[in-house]
Amino acid sequence: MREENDHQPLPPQSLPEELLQELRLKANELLLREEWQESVQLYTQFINLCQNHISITFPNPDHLTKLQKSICLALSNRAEAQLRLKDFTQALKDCDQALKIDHTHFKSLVCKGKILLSLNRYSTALDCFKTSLLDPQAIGNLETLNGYLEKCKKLEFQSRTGSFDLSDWVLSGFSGKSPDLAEYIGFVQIKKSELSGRGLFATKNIDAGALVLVNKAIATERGILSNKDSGENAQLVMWKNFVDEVIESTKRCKRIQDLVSVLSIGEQEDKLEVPEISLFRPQVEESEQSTEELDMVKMMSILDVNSLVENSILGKNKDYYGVGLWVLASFINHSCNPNARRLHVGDYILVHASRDVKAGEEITFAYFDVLLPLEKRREMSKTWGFQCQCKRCKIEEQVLCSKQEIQEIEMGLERGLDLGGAIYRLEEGMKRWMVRGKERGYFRASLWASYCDAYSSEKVVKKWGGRLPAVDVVVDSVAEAIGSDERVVKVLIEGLKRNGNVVEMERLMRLGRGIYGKVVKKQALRHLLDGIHG
Ligand SMILES: C[S@@+](CC[C@H](N)C(=O)[O-])C[C@H]1O[C@@H](n2cnc3c(N)ncnc32)[C@H](O)[C@@H]1O
Repeated sequence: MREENDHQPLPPQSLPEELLQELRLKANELLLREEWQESVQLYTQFINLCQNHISITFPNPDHLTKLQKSICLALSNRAEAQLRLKDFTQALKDCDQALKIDHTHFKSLVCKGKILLSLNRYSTALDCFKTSLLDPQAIGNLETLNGYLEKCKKLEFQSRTGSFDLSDWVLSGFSGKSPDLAEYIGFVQIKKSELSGRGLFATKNIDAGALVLVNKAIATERGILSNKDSGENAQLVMWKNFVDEVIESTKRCKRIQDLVSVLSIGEQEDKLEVPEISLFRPQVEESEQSTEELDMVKMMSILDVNSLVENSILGKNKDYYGVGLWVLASFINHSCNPNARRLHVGDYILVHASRDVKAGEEITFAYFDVLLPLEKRREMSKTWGFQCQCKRCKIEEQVLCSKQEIQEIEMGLERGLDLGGAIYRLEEGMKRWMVRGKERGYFRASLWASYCDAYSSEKVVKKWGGRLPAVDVVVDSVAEAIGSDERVVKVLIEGLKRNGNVVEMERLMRLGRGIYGKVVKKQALRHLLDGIHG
């Protein structure tokens, strides 16, 4: 952090030119050596010395202009170092101060553009780079500046229209660094939820696969977990680093602090304020109001309740572990019959509808695996610190309480009794208990492991095949109830192939869009689907 008073007081009359020169050279050297913190300190001393001198000695106009030029350059350099330290608030202040002295200052314009880009304020960043192009210094930096201009234009377009395309990256085998993405907020708003506290709701119908939002992480921590024991240890270390990074980010950037402050601590959620969705729009500037600093206890609760483990990451191997905090996505509640899924690409979370969503419906995704029986899901939500209030849990609870037979079937399956027979009993039971439509999908999803084993077993299919529903009927009902899932698609493809049936491409693409979203176009989607069944 910058020390405001770490310069030596000076005799008012003279400006120690030598000391200034020395400070400037040393600060520039530190900047080149990428020793950001140290260079910030020396630029601070330099700027304070110059400003002190101006305020005490009232220099003549020529001398004043010279001093201000030096201050402008030092501010710009300090901003660059602060940008590297992700101290966006201070960096932006320095650029604005430098541009007050010289509104066309090339370095300050470029630096301000880069800061605004990091803050996802694409169109204002674009204005800075455009203005910087008018400076003669732009000629030597045309390639870099044009790169920034193109990036701003692309991201501004993505952010405005929600048109994202990851196909090239998928088809290249995820080679190179992950693609640049913008933040995007689709047709959603935050409202009170029947599940708990606040939730995210669709304001228009959203088709399966369409994007709901794209949100950049406040902080992430990632690594490869090699074996189980050291894996657990490594996870703890990563969690600690992650917590430190969030704390640092909130200290460095007031907007981040403002956003993190609105998150739930998991208690008395119904009393929480419902923020306007506009608060999360990338173009929003920092508020001038001071915010209370988050105390450590509150911060830890916020992170416990809202951090997500990156579970469906395009292009990462299975030992990969990543944890992060995505503020707007944190308003999405869990449901065991979710209608959305998330993908993680670089520092971004992309949430898309995994089945058609009607205007007014709450957007939900799964915090944990929902292809599990009620009891197992209850255990999982307990470890998350809540009792799931979703429709599927309520319906299954009601039916399970009144239908002893389902419990018997479940117990039989646990003990490894005749798989085909148990599924047949459940399917017949559902007809008698008047479990219809989507609700059948709930029960099939709950006993998914058994359905999966049954449809993958030649013996079971041979013995029970004629009396069990067709695999595509089961798959469609599960996908309609809980959205698409790789495991469901795998069973469909393998089941149909075993029976000598072709998998209809249209059905496969529909299921694939539910899994990966429309950010992956046809050819790339096929490529990913090929990967599911090897
Ligand atoms: C990431 S936050 C979701 C947004 C939160 N409802 C809010 O008002 O900020 C996670 C918390 O929401 C609540 N929650 C999410 N899904 C729920 C569900 N299906 N049933 C009950 N509570 C849920 C739990 O308190 C959980 O700890």
